Amino acid sequence: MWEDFMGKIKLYIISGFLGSGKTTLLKQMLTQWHDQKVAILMNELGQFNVDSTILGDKTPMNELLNGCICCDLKSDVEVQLHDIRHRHQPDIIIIEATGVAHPVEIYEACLAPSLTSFIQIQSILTLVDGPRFLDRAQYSVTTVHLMEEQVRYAHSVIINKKDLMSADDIRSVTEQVESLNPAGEVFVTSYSEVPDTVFAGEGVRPGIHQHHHHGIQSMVYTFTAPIDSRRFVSWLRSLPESVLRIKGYLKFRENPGQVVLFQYSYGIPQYEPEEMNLPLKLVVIGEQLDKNKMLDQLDQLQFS
Ligand SMILES: Nc1nc2c(ncn2[C@@H]2O[C@H](COP(=O)(O)OP(=O)(O)OP(=O)(O)O)[C@@H](O)[C@H]2O)c(=O)[nH]1
Repeated sequence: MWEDFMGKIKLYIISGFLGSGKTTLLKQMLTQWHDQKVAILMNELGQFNVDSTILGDKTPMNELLNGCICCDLKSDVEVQLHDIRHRHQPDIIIIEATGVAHPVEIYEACLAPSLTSFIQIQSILTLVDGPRFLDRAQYSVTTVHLMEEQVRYAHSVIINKKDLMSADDIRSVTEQVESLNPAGEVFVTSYSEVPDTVFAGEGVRPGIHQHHHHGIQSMVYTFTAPIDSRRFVSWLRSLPESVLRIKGYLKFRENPGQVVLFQYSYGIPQYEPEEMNLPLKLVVIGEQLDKNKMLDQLDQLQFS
């Protein structure tokens, strides 16, 4: 069964290195969407969220403090998103990740099987601090890698702090960003001032609505019955490297009463028995996913 994405809460993820202009962008988004119900999930590494005081108290805000969304707080994201939905019923949720969060991990955290029925990830927006990005060779290999991954996996990249760059710098950083993420949309801004069109219409400009064609994508498949474990394993072996993560709940024919939590990351599968009788949904996350092919393969697993 193919999940429909209509009528869900739209989720935007703001990623980007420390101090790149994420909160500045968030403020703009709130202004642009003043006529829609927006809630924020703010993630800070420390115990105190400075940005909540900057943003004021008009917009509902949940916080994930003292850790990074993409590592130790992954399961908390699921809890917080349920809580936001329950308490505020927003049209839009914006997540501001910490500067050190990896976008694929955040994306994955927001695709817990229990969330997919009401959350639709619209876009990952990555802020790039232009001057700092050009100067990134001064940082450790890990930091440089993270900064580049944040660019690589974004649907839109906002190269910020234009006012601090020469025309040559702007050209150079734009070329570097485009070569890391040729399919992404690139904006060059001061104080994260993206064009209004980014937020037009239903909150998504037509270009962004097409984001399923590039960057990270996901699909959700619901099994209605237990499947054959050997076929499942051969399907896993056949997957291309562009499949980044899979997770969800399954039942196998050998033990049809047992729900199994399944996770797949970097080609390594993990199976754990699950106590609760949860819906048998599988979330697949990848780059350039061939969804029709995937759907056919999952149908074959289900019906053969
Ligand atoms: N000169 C200049 N400063 C900017 C620009 N955009 C943001 N800033 C400043 O940069 C600082 C960091 O901006 P924030 O929006 O808080 O950045 P952030 O990514 O949310 O920062 P963290 O939450 O600490 O990771 C603030 O002092 C902003 O006023 C810009 O385009 N040019």
